[in-house]
Amino acid sequence: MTAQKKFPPPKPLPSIKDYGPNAIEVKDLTFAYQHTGSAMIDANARNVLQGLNLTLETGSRCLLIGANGSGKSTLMRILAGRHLTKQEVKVLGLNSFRDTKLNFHRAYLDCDWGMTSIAFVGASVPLMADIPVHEMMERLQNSYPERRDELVEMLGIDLNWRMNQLSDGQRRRVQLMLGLIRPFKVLLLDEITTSLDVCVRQDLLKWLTRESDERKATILYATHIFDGLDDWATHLMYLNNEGKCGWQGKMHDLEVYQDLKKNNHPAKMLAIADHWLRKELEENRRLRKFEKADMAHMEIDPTDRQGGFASGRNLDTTIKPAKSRQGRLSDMMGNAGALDKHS
Ligand SMILES: Nc1ncnc2c1ncn2[C@@H]1O[C@H](COP(=O)(O)OP(=O)(O)OP(=O)(O)O)[C@@H](O)[C@H]1O
Repeated sequence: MTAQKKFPPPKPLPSIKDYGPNAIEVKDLTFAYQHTGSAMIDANARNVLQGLNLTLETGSRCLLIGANGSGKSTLMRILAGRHLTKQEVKVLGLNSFRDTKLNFHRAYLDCDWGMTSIAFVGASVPLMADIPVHEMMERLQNSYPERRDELVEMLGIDLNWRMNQLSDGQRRRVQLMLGLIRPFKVLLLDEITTSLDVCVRQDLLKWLTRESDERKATILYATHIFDGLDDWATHLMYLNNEGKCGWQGKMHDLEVYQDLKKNNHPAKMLAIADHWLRKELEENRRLRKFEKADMAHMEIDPTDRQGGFASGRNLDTTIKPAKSRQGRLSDMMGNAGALDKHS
């Protein structure tokens, strides 16, 4: 047994004013990735999200579904305060990008955690530090010992595990434990259950249901895996491949869901998603339209911090700068300007 360090009791979390019935409010949101760092605001940048509205009542559990590239992660990151948007996006009545108070009440978990970007390689590798789980975010763990123990038990974690010796699923369980310790009011889950085994996944879903029923936490969960989700969600949002809302509302009001329920369909959510997404796919095939990755005409841009150093920074090569830009390769290598001396 390791000796527990003594920490002062946690400070109370900053309070949030009454914000009405909705924990999340997105109105007429249009968003395109811009590469402003290199003065390239591109008026023709493709809108990833277009005129999007989303209202989620406090305490709801909403599934976010959509095809690859439809903008689910983008929407999640906006709600998590990672991207500045022209239209105000409200979480708990506060500006999702600007109000730092939200960091104490909003939890955001995605697949990037535990991955670290490697300069020169431009790819992410799992965090391989030789550190035991009980030493990670120690103060937070000790601020909520009961909640930590409950999560440890539910996720089957050994606090003496060392991060450099874990499998993908075990690493994901540690991420969940650390991400869920602080009692959140809003939880944004971006497809993070992929590597969990079936039992842990089911237990996690049950635990999340309790969090929203008992503590009135609001949960938005983007996923492609519908196992065990047939009766989990209270709300559903379908994002179509134009970044627009295809359907949004309470599960009660979704006729096709109610029909499937009446007929005791064994995989209702899968059937609904398949129905919507297949329609899009067939239409795209008919028009020979393929998903376009926005990065197609971009080169690496050292001024774009999205994704960390040397990992996918973009420079629009279709725009000719007035003075030719030098040292691009050296920028990538971390010694800006050195190359032009040799050119
Ligand atoms: N950092 C970025 N810079 C530029 N374009 C991006 C960036 N991240 C995503 N995109 C583009 O935005 C669009 C939506 O991507 P996003 O990751 O939000 O989709 P998604 O619905 O989460 O997809 P998936 O189901 O595959 O995870 C895609 O066309 C993608 O190429």
